[in-house]
Amino acid sequence: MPVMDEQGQIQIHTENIFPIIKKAVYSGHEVFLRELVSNGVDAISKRRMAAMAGDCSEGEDGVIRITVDREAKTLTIADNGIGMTADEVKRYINQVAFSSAEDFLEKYKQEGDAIIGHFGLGFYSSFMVAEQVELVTRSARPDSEAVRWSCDGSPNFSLSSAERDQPGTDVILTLMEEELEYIEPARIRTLINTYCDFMAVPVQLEGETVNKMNAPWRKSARELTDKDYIDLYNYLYPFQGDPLLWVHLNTDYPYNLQGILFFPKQTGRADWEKGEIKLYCNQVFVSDSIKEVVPRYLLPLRGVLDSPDIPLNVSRSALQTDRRVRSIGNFVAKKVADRLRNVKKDDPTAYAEAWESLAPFVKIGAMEDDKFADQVAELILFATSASAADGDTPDPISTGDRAFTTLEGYRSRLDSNNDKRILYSTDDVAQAGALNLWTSQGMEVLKLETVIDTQFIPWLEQRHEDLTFQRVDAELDDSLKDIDAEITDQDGTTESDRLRDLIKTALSNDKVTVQVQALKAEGAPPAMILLPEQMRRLNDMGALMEQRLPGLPDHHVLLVNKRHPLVEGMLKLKAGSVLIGDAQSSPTEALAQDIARHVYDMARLGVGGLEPNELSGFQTRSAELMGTLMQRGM
Ligand SMILES: Nc1ncnc2c1ncn2[C@@H]1O[C@H](COP(=O)(O)OP(=O)(O)OP(=O)(O)O)[C@@H](O)[C@H]1O
Repeated sequence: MPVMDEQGQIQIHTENIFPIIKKAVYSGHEVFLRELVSNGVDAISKRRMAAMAGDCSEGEDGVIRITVDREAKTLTIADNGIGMTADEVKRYINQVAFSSAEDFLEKYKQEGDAIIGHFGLGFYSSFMVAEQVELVTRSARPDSEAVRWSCDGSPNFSLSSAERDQPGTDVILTLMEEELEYIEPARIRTLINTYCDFMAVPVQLEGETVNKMNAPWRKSARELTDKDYIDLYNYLYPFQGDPLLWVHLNTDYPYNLQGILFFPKQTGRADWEKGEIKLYCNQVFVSDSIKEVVPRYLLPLRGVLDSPDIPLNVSRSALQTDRRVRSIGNFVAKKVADRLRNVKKDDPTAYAEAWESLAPFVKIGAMEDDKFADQVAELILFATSASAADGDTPDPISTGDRAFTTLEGYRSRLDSNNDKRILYSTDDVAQAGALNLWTSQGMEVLKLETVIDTQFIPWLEQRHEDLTFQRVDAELDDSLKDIDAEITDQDGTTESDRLRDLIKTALSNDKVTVQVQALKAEGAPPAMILLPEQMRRLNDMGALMEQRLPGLPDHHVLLVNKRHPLVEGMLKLKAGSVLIGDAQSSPTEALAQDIARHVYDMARLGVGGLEPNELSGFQTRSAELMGTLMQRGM
């Protein structure tokens, strides 16, 4: 065997590439390990393929062994893959590896550090951490000799004969002083767990296999149990509880994409900014924030996307406008919609139970993406005041304590004269009075209670041009009122007129419109606040933009229920008051006005419209009024 001893210059165009690598790629040096382990895994699969073709021996099962030597300050990454002959080292290391280094640096200059996880840095990334890199490699092809390639960070390399019993490659890094953290096994272990966990080949650190290997998303959904999915979720996102549901993605045309996405249970805590979906490329971890790949509304999803077809050596902004990436994003959205449709079909109750967590994705998605809106049109649920359907009809769906309906389901139950108006409430407590008026007359009310609904309702109206959404306290229709003929006095005034006058005088506030009606519902309150729909929406929008609570708009309607005994009594008092000179000085008139103001405050209290500093005055007046009325024997 001729003894080889060769010196040479690596053919690169950039003068002295190593300091540039070191300087330019200033952050994320740790990815060198991912690159070297990936090369080992590639070499192992190349050997397997070559062995199948009968070109080389098969050898033992593939394994990557990582060892450290504190004394020598070396970190060794060894594989039993295909190895290289001297010629191959010259070709692949001296030429391929370093020409890709040049390409990378060229790109890097333009794109800055936006290049995702510096993916595809390759072999030369070793020079980010090592002052000297040695390769001892022996090809698996028959009659191959081992060779040693060495390079000290200048463009000069040496190549010589070496000893290696078995085929494979050792990459021996002599670490720089400032990179000695990579001599610590604990640090290496963390890096293996991050980048190499799901690689198909065992990665051993000082003899112990560290990576998980099994990547469930590479299997078909049929091979996995619910537990497999839940285990993966808990492994990737510890201490976050179990996922709500998941979507298994698997396609090889027009691009190759595998993955499992999870809907977390608590979307309230979800990350809508950065995203928590992990991107892999052939089971190698790339990044845990890929907001450029999935549509924004899917960012709170978690899990894994694995695709060799997502370009990784481009900047993030280029990724966002990449056509293939866009179509991958659309594919993911469609699969999410398909999965939701299946859950709703197979187990409507489970779907309804999950709905509150799903609603933010689905509603925002529908508003932001027309295609998604069509896909989820029948999957949007609304909590409803209706009770659950009895067996035969699928809608409303009961979850035990609540019932849910689709918009179509709701419309199908509307009376045909009135099938364009959708009644809704946003707060069971603050709108309890108005809600009760409708429900007691058998009307169904949808509950649109989340912040998103403030924008979702106008969006629904735009999409269904024939529909109008009306909050329960916007206005009342005739079905809720007793329209009896009013008795008119000789002077042409009615009871309602007198009541309205009394209250208007008592409140002396032009912004409050007073309406008098006889309400049908049992237990209807003496008065309630109504907020006409459009005016209230403007107020809500303004509040949302200023990030304050909407509060009670200055302009509102006070609806007085003349059927209520308190209101009836108030009118009697007024009628019985004796005019002593100036009307205001009559104690009875004053009492009637006090009661009118009190009725108004009670209505405001009911909708949370009484300011905290008004509460004590309200309390004092309550006690005074009760006292006065008792003294009068009323
Ligand atoms: N451990 C190894 N065993 C066998 N061949 C190797 C090994 N490491 C590197 N090589 C050879 O050197 C070439 C260059 O490696 P390098 O890591 O720079 O680029 P790459 O793996 O081809 O692509 P990438 O830039 O995506 O990593 C490889 O294509 C391979 O032929």
